[in-house]
Amino acid sequence: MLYAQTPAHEKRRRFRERLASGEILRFPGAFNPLSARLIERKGFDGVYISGAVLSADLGLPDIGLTTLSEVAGRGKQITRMTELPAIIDADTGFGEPMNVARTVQELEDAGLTGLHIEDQVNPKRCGHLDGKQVVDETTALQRIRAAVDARRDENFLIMARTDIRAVDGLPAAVDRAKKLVDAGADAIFPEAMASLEEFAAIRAAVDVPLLANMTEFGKSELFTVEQLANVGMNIVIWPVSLLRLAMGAAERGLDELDATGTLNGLLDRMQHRADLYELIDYEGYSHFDTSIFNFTVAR
Ligand SMILES: C[C@](O)(C(=O)O)[C@H](CC(=O)O)C(=O)O
Ligand SMILES: [Mg+2]
Repeated sequence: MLYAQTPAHEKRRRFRERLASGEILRFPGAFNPLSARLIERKGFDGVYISGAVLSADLGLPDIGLTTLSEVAGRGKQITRMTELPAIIDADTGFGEPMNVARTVQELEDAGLTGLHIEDQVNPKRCGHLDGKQVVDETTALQRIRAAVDARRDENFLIMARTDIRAVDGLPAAVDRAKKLVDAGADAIFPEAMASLEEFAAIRAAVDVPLLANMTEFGKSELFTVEQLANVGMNIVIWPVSLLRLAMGAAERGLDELDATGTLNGLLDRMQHRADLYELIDYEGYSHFDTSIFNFTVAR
């Protein structure tokens, strides 16, 4: 009821343990707190909180318009509703290295399990679009050092994302990944890898956990979890997929309503009221109610 029982530090500790086990962990993107519950219910390992989804949800493009407060607020709402670890997209860290430090502490306080900070210039853009630019090595490493120094829970995962592959090619990505690890990154998110071989090249270069981004309609082919496990990936995200599925269904529903004047034909495609109530644990709230309001008032 109300929110998850597992404290943030415990989620982080358990997540580190699972990462160390070497099994590949599946993190679909939650587009709201309710969908995080569904991800947990279906047996996934964690929840990803996407910047692209957060901005799209507000009707904005993913070009760094959202603020740290908005991201931390949404992250808190989502993570508190699930026992699963949650990794959040902190874009470029919201400014200079000092801002990155503040970002880390705010997101720690919001109960997140970890975050990723990328090496794009501001304003950033979706990693799968053309025309990206990345910062120089010194700035990229400063961001990560600032993040690592700022955290208070050593298990809070600081992941460095590099967008350099699409700008300067694979050798530059390999080089940057190594340097980001030397700067203290706990994990690497190599963005927009073109093939499994490219993922494997990053794997060969560094020893820390690696994240694979299986976002649709982008630069990476959609590999299976098994294929990614075979090239040594440790975490897979499907950052925007649930939003895309939900919006696709909503669009088709509106077309049907417009055409026929009723949604009768789509009832079997909808989450049933009973399933929604079960997911929210309505029953738990009813029990709580009767145990609190168990008195009668005499007149
Ligand atoms: C992972 C990502 O940073 C996100 O915000 O979810 C995006 C996803 C997308 O836009 O498809 C990305 O830059 O890859
Ligand atoms: Mg993003």
